[in-house]
Amino acid sequence: MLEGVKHVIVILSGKGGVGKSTISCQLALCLKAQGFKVGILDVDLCGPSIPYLLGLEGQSIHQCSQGWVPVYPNEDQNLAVMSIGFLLQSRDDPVVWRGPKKNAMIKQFLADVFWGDLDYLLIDTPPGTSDEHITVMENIRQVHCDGAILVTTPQAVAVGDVRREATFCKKAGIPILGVIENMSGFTCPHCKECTNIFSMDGGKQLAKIAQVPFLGSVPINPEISGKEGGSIGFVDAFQSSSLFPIIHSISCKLTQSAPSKSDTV
Ligand SMILES: Nc1ncnc2c1ncn2[C@@H]1O[C@H](COP(=O)(O)OP(=O)(O)OP(=O)(O)O)[C@@H](O)[C@H]1O
Ligand code: SF4
Repeated sequence: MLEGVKHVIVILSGKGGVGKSTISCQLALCLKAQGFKVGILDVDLCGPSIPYLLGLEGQSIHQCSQGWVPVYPNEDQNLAVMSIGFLLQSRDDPVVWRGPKKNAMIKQFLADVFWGDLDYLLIDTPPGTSDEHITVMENIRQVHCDGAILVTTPQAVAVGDVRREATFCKKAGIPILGVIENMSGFTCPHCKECTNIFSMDGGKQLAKIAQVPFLGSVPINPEISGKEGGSIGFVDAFQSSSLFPIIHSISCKLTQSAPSKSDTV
């Protein structure tokens, strides 16, 4: 099913709530703006937030003869989304599964979704290095994976967690495409002054230690926070915010550095 997918990128973070799902959606929107066909696969089985962020809650997935058909927001064929959230009755329904059942579901997600032709598939994972990660890494490695993006915040604890994630990638044989530091300072909407609420440059330090590229710093922007599923909507709020050019420059770095499938075979 991943035959028609040119590039697969896994988004990881060692710690929860650092903005991994937000960054995954924003990167997907910027890659789409660059003219690519993009898919997002949300394998955060216990906290699937992609449908919520993209205002797709309540959408259901159906099967065709080739497999599960992803959801295409506003019937835009350039963005395909698959999440366990589409299988849950309500956002409040917990997924209380043990490891083997989770692994089976992830394998099914990787094997049975009919993505068609995609330029980029972004896989949003849960925080940490759990069973889900091992299953994704094992299965992805057999197909083709460009590598992983590590998302962190500037604080020392988050950076320490991502350092473990970097070690995990090395052990799993997945290259690290780079580090994104999210919530990197707060830009005041009134005077545009940037205040570093947390300590500075943790992501840069991590990238230096892990000897991987630093992809960029993304400040906290109140214009996008809390817009998930709201009346303005996360997508519109992001596209008109100051974060769009920042993430766009990161997606341009990725498209310049990503090897093509034929290069790596
Ligand atoms: N740069 C930012 N500016 C403002 N708000 C942000 C930013 N990044 C993330 N957020 C907000 O932080 C919250 C957590 O983000 P998100 O759900 O993407 O984190 P996560 O790392 O995917 O979490 P989880 O551990 O549950 O998977 C969301 O409400 C999101 O809107
Ligand atoms: S950064 Fe400046 S404008 Fe913004 S809240 Fe502080 S003092 Fe006011």
